[in-house]
Amino acid sequence: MAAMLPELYANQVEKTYPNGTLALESVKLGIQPGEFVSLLGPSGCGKSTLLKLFAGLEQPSAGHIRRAEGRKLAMVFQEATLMPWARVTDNARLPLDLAKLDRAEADERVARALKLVGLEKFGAAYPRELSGGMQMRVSIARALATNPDLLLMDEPFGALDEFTRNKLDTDLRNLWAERGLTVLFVTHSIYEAVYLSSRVIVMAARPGRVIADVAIDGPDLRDDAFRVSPAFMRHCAELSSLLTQANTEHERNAA
Ligand SMILES: Nc1ncnc2c1ncn2[C@@H]1O[C@H](COP(=O)(O)OP(=O)(O)OP(=O)(O)O)[C@@H](O)[C@H]1O
Repeated sequence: MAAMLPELYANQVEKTYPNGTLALESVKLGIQPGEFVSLLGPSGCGKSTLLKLFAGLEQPSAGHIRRAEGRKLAMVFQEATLMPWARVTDNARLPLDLAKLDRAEADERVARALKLVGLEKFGAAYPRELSGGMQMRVSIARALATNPDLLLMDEPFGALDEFTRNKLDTDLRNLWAERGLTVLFVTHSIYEAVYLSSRVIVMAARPGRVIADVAIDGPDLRDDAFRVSPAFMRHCAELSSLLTQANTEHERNAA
């Protein structure tokens, strides 16, 4: 059988911003179709920068970024970025309107996407009538309505309370399992990374770089039982120790 081409690929990628900040150094990473991969690391280690490079929103200063051809990408940001004056359905239909998709087909896709995120009864609501978690769901529905193969998510649940975040993590994980999506997810929460991912890429700061690539041993369908399982605890301890080690080394070198 031929080897699968990676969905996303970074080779010796470096990113220096115009003000001279070296945000990423020597990043080499391949992500296969259907994987759920998290980028985990402290603030400033270049997680968002790497996501933006994969999305084509930034260009590398050195090295190469490659995305598999013919695959559709959607991005979800930390803020829900909804239009406050527009109803939920109109918000979720925006990218389809911009792409001038036939209205009947667009409405059908939006209805399906809202159902997938559990908001089928809220199509006529305005964003201000929804909780923060529900607004994030609209943002995810807006991305799903474009029928993406690849979802890039930049700390989408970072601003939510822990209970809502756990619930959305579970829903996202189930959605991924049902839809066969490839997901690249940015977080600085060890628990969230372990719960969601098939693989966690651990990053360190100054300069931003990849320090470990950890496969997560867990069931396909995950629920709260996984959060208290020995495998979950073991992975959390392992990732925590990798992050501490990287920061201690940095402090020692800086001293
Ligand atoms: N547009 C920019 N211009 C200059 N420096 C930038 C720019 N964007 C990011 N940086 C710097 O690059 C480094 C990496 O930033 P990035 O936002 O990718 O990190 P992050 O790991 O996503 O952080 P956080 O978790 O806080 O969002 C930081 O030092 C940041 O200050």
